[in-house]
Amino acid sequence: MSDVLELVDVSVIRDGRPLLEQVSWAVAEGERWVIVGPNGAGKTTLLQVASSYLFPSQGTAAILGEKLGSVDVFELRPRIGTAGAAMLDRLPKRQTVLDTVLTAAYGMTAHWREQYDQTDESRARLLLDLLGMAEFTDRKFGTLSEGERKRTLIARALMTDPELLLLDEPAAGLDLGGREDLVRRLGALAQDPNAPAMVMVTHHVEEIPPGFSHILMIRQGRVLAAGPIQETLTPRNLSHCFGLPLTLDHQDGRWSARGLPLG
Ligand SMILES: Nc1ncnc2c1ncn2[C@@H]1O[C@H](COP(=O)(O)OP(=O)(O)OP(=O)(O)O)[C@@H](O)[C@H]1O
Repeated sequence: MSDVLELVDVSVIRDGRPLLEQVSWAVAEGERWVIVGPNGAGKTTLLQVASSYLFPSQGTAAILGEKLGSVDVFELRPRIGTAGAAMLDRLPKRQTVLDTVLTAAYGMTAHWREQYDQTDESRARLLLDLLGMAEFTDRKFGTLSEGERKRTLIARALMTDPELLLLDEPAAGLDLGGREDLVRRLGALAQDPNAPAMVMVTHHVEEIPPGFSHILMIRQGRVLAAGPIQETLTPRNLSHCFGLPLTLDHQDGRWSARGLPLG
């Protein structure tokens, strides 16, 4: 199995301060990783490197076998699907949900309809259906709720049939029902052997979808632990990661954490 992502001693330094410090991490084909860590730990920065939008200050990063710095990132990016909050503000609000997903395949040029292919439309509809958005295809993107926009964004990220899917806090800001629905859908995707390698960032172990196999725990830009979830997600590691005593529970494929009284 080859690696879709390989970081070796990666540091990202801004204003003399390390946002990531000597991070070494590899994601193999077909693996499903979750990244957890407190606010400011460096999770988004790590995803920015993994999506080729940020180059390491030190160390090396290879994405889909291509080393950052010696590859044309514009050729690489269509092979990576990304869904994060930053994208929500960049997408045209007046475009329909269907077109929002379709434009991932054509780029956001004014003339994309000239290259229109019915097969692409079928794929976009299929993905929207998978994410529970079938009834919203004709709605304007800007009129959707946050949960609906997030599901649209994931369908859009899958449109180019990426080899690597990166999700930055997909369930943040959703109510309990929305969160459970999204976690269930991501769990179904994770269990599809044809789905790409997946990396999902979250603050909450409750949001780890069933079927996710690996976890990377990060704090202050450093990797605390990384490996198979069953071995790595321990109360000790989680407490260290978030800097407070925590207990963990695992039932029916789902995790939950609870704080212990201090003192
Ligand atoms: N361009 C930048 N210049 C300076 N500092 C930055 C820059 N971008 C991010 N940071 C800082 O780097 C640290 C890591 O940020 P990052 O967004 O990666 O954390 P995170 O783990 O995703 O946090 P959160 O859970 O709050 O989203 C933070 O302290 C942030 O303020």
